[in-house]
Amino acid sequence: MKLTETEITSRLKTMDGWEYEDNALHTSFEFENFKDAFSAMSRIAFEAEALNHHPDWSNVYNVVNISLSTHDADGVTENDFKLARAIDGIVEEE
Ligand SMILES: C[C@H](O)[C@H](O)[C@H]1CNC2=NC(N)=NC(=O)C2=N1
Repeated sequence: MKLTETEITSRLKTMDGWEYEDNALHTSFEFENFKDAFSAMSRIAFEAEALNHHPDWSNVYNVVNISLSTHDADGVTENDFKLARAIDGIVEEE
């Protein structure tokens, strides 16, 4: 179920580095180099498969840009927050 803007901004208060814009959650990570960026992306890919929820993302050398939304709901749902928290956990591990 699509979350309201109030629900989204309240959840984002506890999450550093994520922003809500254009019906999606956005963040960007900068790594030491391409290898570290791609390693994080591959871990995130496995987690996304497990959750059956997938990021819209791009990578340029050591930077990974991520946007999360639920296409079916045309907005942000609890599934996007689940994946966002999983991503934060993976990147903190790197
Ligand atoms: C059939 C399958 O459940 C859907 O296509 C899933 C797959 N991954 C998805 N990922 C995202 N981010 N949004 C979706 O709506 C979505 N739908």
